[in-house]
Order: sequence, then C-alpha cells, then structure tokens
Amino acid sequence: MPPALRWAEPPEGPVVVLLDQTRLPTEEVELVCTDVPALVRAIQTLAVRGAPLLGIAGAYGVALAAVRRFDVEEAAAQLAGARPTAVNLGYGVRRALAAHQAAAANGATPEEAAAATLAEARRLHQEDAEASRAVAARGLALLDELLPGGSHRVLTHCNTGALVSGGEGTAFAVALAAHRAGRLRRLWIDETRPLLQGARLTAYEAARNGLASTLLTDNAAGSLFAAGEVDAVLVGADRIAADGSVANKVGTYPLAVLAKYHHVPFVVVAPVTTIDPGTPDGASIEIEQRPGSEVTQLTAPAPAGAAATGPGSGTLVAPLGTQAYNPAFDVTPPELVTAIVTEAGVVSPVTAGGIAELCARSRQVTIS
Ligand SMILES: CSC[C@@H](O)[C@@H](O)C(=O)COP(=O)(O)O
Repeated sequence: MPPALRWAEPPEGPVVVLLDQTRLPTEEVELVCTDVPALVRAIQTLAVRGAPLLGIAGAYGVALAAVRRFDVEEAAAQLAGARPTAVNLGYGVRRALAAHQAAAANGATPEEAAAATLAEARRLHQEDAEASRAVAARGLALLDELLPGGSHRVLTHCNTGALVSGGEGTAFAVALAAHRAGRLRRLWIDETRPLLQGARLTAYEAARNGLASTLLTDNAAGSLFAAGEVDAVLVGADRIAADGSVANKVGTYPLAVLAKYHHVPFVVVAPVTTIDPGTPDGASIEIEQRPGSEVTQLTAPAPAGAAATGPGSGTLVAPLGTQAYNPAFDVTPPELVTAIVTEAGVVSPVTAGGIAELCARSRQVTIS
C-alpha cells in the first residue's frame, strides 16, 4: 500500500501526495496537491482523513505554502478551518506555522524559513509513527491484562490504521499487535455509516495484514454483544476533552453504551496530540455536520479506471428532498470509557488528574 501521505519534489515543484481514500478499496490512486486549496478540498472530501493524519497533512500544507511562497498565515487559517472536530489538524498547522514564524523572527531567508517549516512537518510525521508503535505496545499489554484468556475478539469502529497515521495507526495498531502476537481471535469491523470507513478502509487494512476479521452493519453490534461475541471495543478519537470525554466517529457512543451494559471494556487509543486540554468537556467539542446527501445517497467507491464521484453523489436511497441528520462524530462521556491508551501512558478518564497528568508528561500538547 502506498503511504497515506508523502512529500515529493518532482521537477515541477514540491507537492503533497495523498493516497486518495475515497477510491479505496477499489483502487490505490494517489492525489497530488500542488497548492493549499487542493489539500483543503482533499481534507473536506475525506481523501485524507483520520485525526493523526489530518495533523500531519495540516503541517505539510503549511510547509507547501512556505516552500511555494504562498501566504503562509492565510494557508494556515484555511487548513486549520477545513474540518472542526479533530484537534490534531489545528495542532499540526500551528506547529508548522510556529516553526515558520520562529525562523522568520530569527532573520531566516524565505528559503530557510520554508526549510524549517518542512523539517517541522517531517518531525511531526516521525513523532506520530513513534507514537503509533508505543500505543500498539501499551494497548496490547492492556488487552492482555483486561482479558487474561489470551484470545481476543475485538470490535472496532471507523478506520484507525496506517491510513490515518505516520505509523500503523491507533486502535487498529493494537489489534494488529494482538494479531502478530497470536492473540487476536477476531476483529469485528463496524461498516461505519454513512461513508463506510470500516467497510472500505478497515476491512481493506485487515485483509492486507491477514487479520481474522468480520464486517458487520453498525446496527448489528447490539446482537453481537448480546451473543457474547465481543471481548473488548477498541476505537480511536478525534478530540479528547480535559474531562476525558471522547469525540470519535458517529456511532462510537452507542458502542460505549452497549459495552457498559454488557460489561465489556471500552478502550480509546490515541496519540497525546488528540488530547485537548483547552476543551473542558464533551459539550464544548464542535461536532462537524456533514451534507445530508451522504445519508440519502449511497456512494460506492469508484470502479477501477472510472472518475471518482465523491461522497454524496451516488444512488438515492430516500425520497428526493428528504432531510437527513448527519453529524460526523459523537461524544462518549468519560464514565463509559474504561481506559485511554496513549504513548505517554494509560489512564482511566474518571481518575482525578489522569488526563492532566498525561498532558503534563507530554510536551506535544503544550503548543497554543
Ligand atoms: C486514529 S483515527 C481516530 C479518528 O480520527 C477516527 O476514528 C475517525 O473518527 C475518523 O473520522 P473521519 O471522518 O473519517 O476523518
């Protein structure tokens, strides 16, 4: 699989190259962004997506602006505003922008300031790869502790693998570590309506890595719990508030409620860059509302060779003019979360000071 995102310098000039996730699993097509508006569009159409990768994309976007001599401040504002919920996007943008500003303030030439900005984006990319390795190890240790049987049946939602990360991802990376250790009996994959990140992307990553996996519709999860087939739920996060509330792909909260009812651990796996100490609680998290057409129309990935149509441009499944409610994320309150696994440690969000302590241990969340 090509990397989810890479920086390239062809003769025509530097570009950000994305693996177009709207085309998966049918086709592995790269999308070349030569300017910031193209990258903003790619973020908004979910060609590039998932919290950690959005941070990396934001940082490289600022670097692209610096290297190509676009207005860096304006580019940073456009990129940071492309989607509202994943805190990593603004974080990545701010880190790259801060590097550019610091270089300029120290008398750097535009070339030198651009080089410093690109170096910062590369650093963030690398840090995310390292965080991914660390959360995988910590997450597997936690699973082994919570589930002493050593044969884990894990349910996951949305897509949290290499497609959203500088490394192998977050929740998916834990499942992958369990698989490699011979302790993953099954990965249950929610299809993740309406844009099918589970069916299109997680099932694709699971197949590529040889995991024993089964896809289910989101609304089949209840019967799966009732049948006693789920040992743990592993999900990622787009923003974790200071009180431990977790915003993640819509459909996560119902899984947390089901997990609580069935006494199944509900574990959130995320890099510390996803923790936002500046957001006090779940109610303060801005939830992205997406077009109703994503619900009223079914969009299959484009067949190989055909032009991609993008989300919401498919077959109508509701009467023309039907209103649809389409929040991209929901918020799981801390009392439903068994543990949050980060590279800086594992905490229970209801433990006093747990999140604050993680933030203190990590220099990565201190940028304002
Ligand atoms: C490690 S990725 C965690 C989250 O970003 C992921 O679960 C998710 O909700 C992604 O949403 P998306 O709308 O596809 O960007």
